[in-house]
Amino acid sequence: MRIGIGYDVHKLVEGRKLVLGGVEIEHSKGLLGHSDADVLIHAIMDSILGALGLGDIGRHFPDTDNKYKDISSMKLLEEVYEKMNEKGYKVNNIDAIIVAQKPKLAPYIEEMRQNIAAVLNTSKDNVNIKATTTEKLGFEGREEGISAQAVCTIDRM
Ligand SMILES: Nc1ccn([C@@H]2O[C@H](COP(=O)(O)O)[C@@H](O)[C@H]2O)c(=O)n1
Ligand SMILES: C[C@@]1(CO)OP(=O)(O)OP(=O)(O)OC[C@H]1O
Repeated sequence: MRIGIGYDVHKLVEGRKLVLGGVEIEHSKGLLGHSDADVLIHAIMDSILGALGLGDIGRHFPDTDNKYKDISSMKLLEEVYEKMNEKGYKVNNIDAIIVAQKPKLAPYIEEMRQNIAAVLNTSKDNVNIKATTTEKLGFEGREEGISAQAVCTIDRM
């Protein structure tokens, strides 16, 4: 078994869609990025790449490359899945947390788990996603941004 960790932060701005775990979420602001800025998927991709010993998303999908402009991070997750497949590994389990003061994410969590499990060809039971506020402390608490952290374990197929 191998283990990996991922962490990412994106800024909240007006005029952008808020996409988390491949789910478009109703909110007054969205996350800024070169891609769709799906901070949860970015943390999960980094955890898988870390477990594989393959660096990070910036190395594989540089934000200087126009082909990634506004791309759905779910497409990038598909590419990470292919890399894992090629190396002969499968996801054992993922645990992730989204740190956001607003909006309330609980109603969207099951759809996020479903989306991620489908791309990684695993059971939804292997993908746990949590959300927390910071009780209005820090950049997440001031609603300046959203962060996400993920840990995954992978096993040989
Ligand atoms: N953006 C969020 C943040 C939290 N939740 C849910 O609320 C619970 C309590 O959060 P605290 O930060 O007050 O501990 C948390 O366990 C989540 O279930 C949420 O849905 N969306
Ligand atoms: C996802 C990528 C794709 O170009 O762009 P961003 O959406 O800016 O996200 P970031 O977390 O800064 O990671 C870098 C890139 O891999």
